[in-house]
Amino acid sequence: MKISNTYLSDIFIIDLFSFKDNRGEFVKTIHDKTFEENGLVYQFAESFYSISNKDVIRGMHFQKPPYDHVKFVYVVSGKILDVVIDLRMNSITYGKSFQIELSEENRKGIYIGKGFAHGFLALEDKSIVEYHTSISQNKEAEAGILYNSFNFDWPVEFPVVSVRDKEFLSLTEFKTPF
Ligand SMILES: Cc1cn([C@H]2C[C@H](O)[C@@H](COP(=O)(O)OP(=O)(O)O[C@H]3O[C@H](C)C(=O)[C@H](O)[C@H]3O)O2)c(=O)[nH]c1=O
Repeated sequence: MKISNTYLSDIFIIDLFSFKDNRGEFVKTIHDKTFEENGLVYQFAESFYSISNKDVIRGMHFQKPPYDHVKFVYVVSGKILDVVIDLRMNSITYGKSFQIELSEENRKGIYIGKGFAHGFLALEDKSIVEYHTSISQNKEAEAGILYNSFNFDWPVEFPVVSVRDKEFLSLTEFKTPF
């Protein structure tokens, strides 16, 4: 299990441990010492997963303070283009995005610190994305920014997006709480 920095502080890429043999595959996603050595939290409040077909975009989501949380995301099966955007007002990378392909092939995960919005595009049908969050869902604190309102070109012509996700404010209209 290897943890790498990115050009956004508090965004890390984790190469999950994978063991394959004639039975199939074993994947380890969280390891306390490895996370701790890299200053990452490894104890989460809740975990959930979603299943998305190709061309689905979910995002860009976050929870507002004081319920802002760390998110650890990886793909169990399928492939996604995962995207985060820096919403921390004093950050030199405010408004900057970072993207990475997460898949059952590359067994990479993304660790997302507080102050970022998160979303993804499913690149294959039945892509299963698992999340761990450091603070449980708080409906009143749930928020987002419009997925196509910041400097990122989603490689999809006709994305499938929820009504809720289509109604978020654009990045320029949005006043960050971070
Ligand atoms: C997150 C959550 C959702 N729900 C219910 C609310 C809705 O009835 C249903 C689907 O929720 P939503 O449409 O917000 O799910 P996604 O659009 O897949 O959002 C997720 O995907 C994006 C990319 C993220 O980064 C979010 O953390 C994550 O919430 O599950 C709950 O009951 N508890 C929960 O913690």
